[in-house]
Amino acid sequence: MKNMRTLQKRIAYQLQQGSLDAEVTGITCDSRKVQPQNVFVCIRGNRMDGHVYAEEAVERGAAVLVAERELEGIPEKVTVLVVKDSREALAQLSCAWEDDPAQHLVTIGVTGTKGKTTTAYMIYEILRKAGIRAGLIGTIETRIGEKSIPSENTTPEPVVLQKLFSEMMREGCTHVVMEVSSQAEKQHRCDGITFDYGVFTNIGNDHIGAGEHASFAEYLSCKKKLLRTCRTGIVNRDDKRFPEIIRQSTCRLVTFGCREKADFMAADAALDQAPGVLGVSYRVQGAADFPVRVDLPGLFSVSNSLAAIAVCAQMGIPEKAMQEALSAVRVRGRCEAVPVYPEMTLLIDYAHNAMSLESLLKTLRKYHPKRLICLFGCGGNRARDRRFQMGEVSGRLADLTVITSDNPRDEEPQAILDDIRTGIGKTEGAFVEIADRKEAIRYVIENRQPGDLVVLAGKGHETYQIRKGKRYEMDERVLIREILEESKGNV
Ligand SMILES: CC(=O)N[C@H]1[C@@H](OP(=O)(O)OP(=O)(O)OC[C@H]2O[C@@H](n3ccc(=O)[nH]c3=O)[C@H](O)[C@@H]2O)O[C@H](CO)[C@@H](O)[C@@H]1O[C@H](C)C(=O)N[C@@H](C)C(=O)N[C@H](CCC(=O)O)C(=O)O
Ligand SMILES: Nc1ncnc2c1ncn2[C@@H]1O[C@H](COP(=O)(O)OP(=O)(O)OP(=O)(O)O)[C@@H](O)[C@H]1O
Ligand SMILES: N[C@H](CCC[C@H](N)C(=O)O)C(=O)O
Ligand SMILES: [Mg+2]
Repeated sequence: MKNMRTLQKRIAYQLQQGSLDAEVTGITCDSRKVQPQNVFVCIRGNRMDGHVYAEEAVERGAAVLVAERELEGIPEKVTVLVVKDSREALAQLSCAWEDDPAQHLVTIGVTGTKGKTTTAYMIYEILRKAGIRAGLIGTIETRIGEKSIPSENTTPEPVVLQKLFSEMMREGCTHVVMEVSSQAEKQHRCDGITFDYGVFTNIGNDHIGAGEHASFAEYLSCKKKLLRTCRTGIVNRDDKRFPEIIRQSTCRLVTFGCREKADFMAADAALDQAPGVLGVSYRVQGAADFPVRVDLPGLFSVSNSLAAIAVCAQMGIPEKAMQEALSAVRVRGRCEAVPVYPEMTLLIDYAHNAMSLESLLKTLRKYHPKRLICLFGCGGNRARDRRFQMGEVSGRLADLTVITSDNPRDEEPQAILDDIRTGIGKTEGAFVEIADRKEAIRYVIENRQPGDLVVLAGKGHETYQIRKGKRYEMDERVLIREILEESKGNV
């Protein structure tokens, strides 16, 4: 229980009715979750307008309503505060409700178009190796001690986020590493937090349209917010938009890079050469100097691990902890190798936009596979451009593309496949089209040739498929096992 007088200090508002002396029991922006004496914050969402649910919230016992406009017909005993932006208010109230737990943790935010999850895990594993009790929040899961909670959003909404921080503190965590998505910044989910470190991995075209970001300018400006809300920013010097990224930043800047001169530089980057082994090694130079090996493929593993080293070096973590953690780090569904047949390397990966697919295929080609095969689909209800672009990228860079389904969500699966085929059509690339993902995987396994390197792209850690708005269980690891079982003796 808290008094509204304590909470209201954090927000600018006009009191439409009621008293600030209301005793409240919690905060929510979902009328379906309102408990007696809760504060209900009305959010204008992408699909619904939370203001419509104000009365329902009152019926469920809300004591205070926070809205962006005056509300009519609300009983006098209910306090109504009118604010300019209710998402901002929600974040500030959530911080105040939990007494700003993030202030007592060393907070590391990771943003960027690609590499957030991977970099966050790398930092997390280094901290653990150094004996630091850390929490992790991101696309795959939230980790608190030994507990893992699967994620709905990469960056949770503020009420949930602040509660997670509190739980981390109770569990003895001193640090937290979290992904900060651009949608989260747009929706003010992290307002009220000053990050100790803000990592900026890179920026590329993504998340534009389909209700995500209106334009690239808006997308970039959301991502840049982290560099105005952190104390030390760790930025990729190689990104061609580096000058634009750091413009208006207010933090101390530390840079990392493989090509441009940076505070932390990777020299002599080399890809593993043994067949079936896909790692990288290099030497960090500049503000630190030691050799590194990462057991994840590709040049982006150099960039991601260098970012992790740059942050951890700022925190004074010993070299040895960085080296050991990075040589063993594994991230579920990110270039995850699945043993199938010795002559075939199969990777489950999360590349689901053109930027990641292009980096992935280009970097895998450098391991000189006999054939590079790329199986993917595209998410429905998401930026449509991705389909044409990913089709074009795969057609250009893979020896064979298997077009299939990702999460069609509410869209017609075939319509998505058609768009991908249009993209491939711009290239000479060979392709086959098998809408059912399991059948598509069966096709690559049954038609394998020695030396094949196969990427199942797009679903990564996901263990479900959303078709016609319904969620079904689907884990690619299980599909592979079933296919091998079913085809025993035949392949
Ligand atoms: C498109 C989008 O950003 N959606 C997020 C958004 O929901 P929304 O705007 O669609 O909300 P809405 O359904 O229109 O409802 C508006 C308001 O009415 C309320 N409501 C609604 C119905 C009702 O009966 N009563 C009620 O009170 C809702 O609780 C909400 O407060 O606000 C919600 C609460 O903060 C988020 O959980 C939700 O994320 C959904 C699950 C989502 O898919 N988001 C994606 C696009 C996203 O955020 N992705 C990023 C990055 C992913 C990555 O690339 O890593 C992420 O951080 O996850
Ligand atoms: N630094 C990078 N640059 C380009 N591509 C990358 C980079 N790091 C990883 N990738 C590719 O992008 C995919 C997604 O990586 P990761 O999950 O780490 O990024 P993310 O930013 O968290 O993505 P999302 O926003 O989808 O959660 C990987 O599976 C890999 O194919
Ligand atoms: N979390 C992101 C990634 C989805 C990945 C892909 N599997 C898809 O469904 O498009 C999203 O919801 O847009
Ligand atoms: Mg992520």
